[in-house]
Amino acid sequence: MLDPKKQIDIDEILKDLDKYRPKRKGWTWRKHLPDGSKIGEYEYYQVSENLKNSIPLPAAHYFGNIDPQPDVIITSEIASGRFEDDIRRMRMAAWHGADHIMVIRTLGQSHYDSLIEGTPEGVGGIPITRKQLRATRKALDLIEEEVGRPINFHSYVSGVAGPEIAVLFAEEGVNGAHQDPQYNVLYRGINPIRSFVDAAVAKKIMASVNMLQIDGAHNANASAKLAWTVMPELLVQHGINCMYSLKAGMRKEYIALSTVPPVVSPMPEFRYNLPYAVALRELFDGFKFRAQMNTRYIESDLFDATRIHVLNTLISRLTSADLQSTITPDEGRNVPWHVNSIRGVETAKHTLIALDGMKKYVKIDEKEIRTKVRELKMRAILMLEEILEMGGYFEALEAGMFVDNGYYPERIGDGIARKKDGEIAANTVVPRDKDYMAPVCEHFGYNNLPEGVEKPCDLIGGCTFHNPDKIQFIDELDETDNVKIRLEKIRDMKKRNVIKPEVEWFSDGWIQLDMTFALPEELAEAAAITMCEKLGLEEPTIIHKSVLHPAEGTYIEVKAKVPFEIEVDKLVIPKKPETLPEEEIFEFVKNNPIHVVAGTVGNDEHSVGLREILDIKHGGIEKYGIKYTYLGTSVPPEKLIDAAIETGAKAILASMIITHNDVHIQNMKKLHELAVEKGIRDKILIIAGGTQINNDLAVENGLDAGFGRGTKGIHVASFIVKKLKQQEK
Ligand SMILES: Cc1ncc(COP(=O)(O)O)c(/C=N\CC[C@H](N)C(=O)O)c1O
Repeated sequence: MLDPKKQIDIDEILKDLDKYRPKRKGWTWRKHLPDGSKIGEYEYYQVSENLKNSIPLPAAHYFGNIDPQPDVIITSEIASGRFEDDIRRMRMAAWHGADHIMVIRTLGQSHYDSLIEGTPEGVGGIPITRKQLRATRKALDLIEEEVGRPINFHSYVSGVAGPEIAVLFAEEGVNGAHQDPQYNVLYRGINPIRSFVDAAVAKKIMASVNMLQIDGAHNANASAKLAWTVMPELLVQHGINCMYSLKAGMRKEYIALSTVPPVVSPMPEFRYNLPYAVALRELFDGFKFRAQMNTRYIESDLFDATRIHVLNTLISRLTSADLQSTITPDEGRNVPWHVNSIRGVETAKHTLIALDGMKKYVKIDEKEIRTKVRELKMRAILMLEEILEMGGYFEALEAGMFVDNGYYPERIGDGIARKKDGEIAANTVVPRDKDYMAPVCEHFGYNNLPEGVEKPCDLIGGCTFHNPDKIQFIDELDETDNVKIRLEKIRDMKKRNVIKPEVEWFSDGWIQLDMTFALPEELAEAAAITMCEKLGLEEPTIIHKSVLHPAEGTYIEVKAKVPFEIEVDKLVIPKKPETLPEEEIFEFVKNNPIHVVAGTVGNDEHSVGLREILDIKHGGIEKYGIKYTYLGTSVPPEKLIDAAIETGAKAILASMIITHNDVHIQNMKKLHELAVEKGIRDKILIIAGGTQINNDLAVENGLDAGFGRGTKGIHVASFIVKKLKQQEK
């Protein structure tokens, strides 16, 4: 059982992995709540069960801290290259509402014609190995218990070792996987016949454990120049993989079409994306829809990426989605960082919940959209017909029919052509002999089994699907590149109790700085690098720039490494001002009316801060029923005291922003002395506030309290009520 106050112990996870067995196999959907279910004070129509432990949206604290979970599965895609850090991020993502964790594979794993073993560090993704899968699934078992909801673990069945990976995933309880032979062919240049034969073998194995399959159509989106032109082809690609999957033994409920809204602003995106989304769902009724956020047009601007992702999720709510996959907003700049994986999940959760039940009010105008929907379907059907006329899929492939940037039937002729008998692993498919017999279960195709066997593997006392003890577990193959070596460095830092900031790996040292210079962009970039060097930071790298105006200013984001460690034991935690529960303040003020006088004292015209403390709009003391007389700015101390006497005030709130020549200290002393002179000092609280004020400074100059930067009305109200309660005793 995980303790929410403790980090996952990777050593614990790594123990006895050779004995680990997955708790379950196959995909798990969320448990939907009935229409009109109440969560907190509010009714919902498209939600699932709440979590046991979670981190709600930023504004949740205004609404009873509820954290409603959408009906749609939310995916977080992780790709750091170190599974031990991926596990930590999975826990973060699960607390924010992700229940589908996809791990990107290390560069080039599709071209390994075998399995990888042990725990080498990956590049851009993780080497998928049995040990890594077991450690991750074992950690996810604990994380799902901590959040109180099953978590689906997902990776990719592709490449020349596709069937072997499918067996590995079925043995290790992986719950979902991408599987689409067109991906191998178009994007990994693998022989078409090998790819489709392997896909049939893999799909049958995946189907045997109800693994959810995601297809690869989104890749055409991501690879095309103008992604909207491949919309007819996307429908064709979905059709090819769906039919092939059904033929290989998969069920519709486990076949998810991976669909991305093809275009983004400044195109009038909805007039393209929405008809496409409608056409897709009409054509493939009964299948599942894995809505994926757009990656094709993500640049380095996190805010623009987030806006795109919100609009993408709006498409999901306007049509339908069974899974909402998230893309991290930093996908356009680097391998995703922790914080951006979480931001991606929050964008999906926020938007899906915000649009809960929206179809009760907003409907798509069937008349308007019908023409466009029909046109898209017609173009796809025509493309399929032409493929048949060309002699079939492999012939059309050789002719470069796919990912051509022409809006079918227009053709540009820049499609990805692949030779039926060429590419990687050509001529590696051997027809099975008549006496071919494999004593293993879930084996696709011809198998010359003897009469009367109940299960093929009865012939060998069980295959690994039915007798997991037959699985060969290899711990490590490389004594220099494995998780143990990586953990040594971390163990040393933990022993010394030192830490560095991080973005994707434990204490990797990276930070991000944001700044604006009144300079054109080239100079601003140079200034940003120089600034990092002056700060003693290492490897400063510009990761984003926004031209605010060609001459007036440029906004820059830089990443850089800190050269030092932070000693955790020496950290000083600033005392947080204690606040009373709001109800207690309301109750006390209702029974003991409180009046205060307030003003910015001396020759000081600042008023904003004090207004924030006073006004109900900003959660000021007025919110709790405290009445106030506001004397404005540049108020002489005498006037504050006189007003307090006239109004029978219980407190004076004196704002002091200007501090040169210690004028704020003189004003504090003056207020205290005047109150003593007028004989009211023991009957009134005198409170100072301001960006340079702190409690010690105020008290040592005769006041009752001082509040600094970040103070809210509740802090001041709590102090006044606490003090008045003490006086009552
Ligand atoms: C159908 C298919 N098979 C395999 C792979 C992975 O294959 P390598 O291991 O060769 O990279 C992919 C890749 N894209 C998935 C991530 C994307 N960001 C997504 O959300 O879908 C794929 O689409």
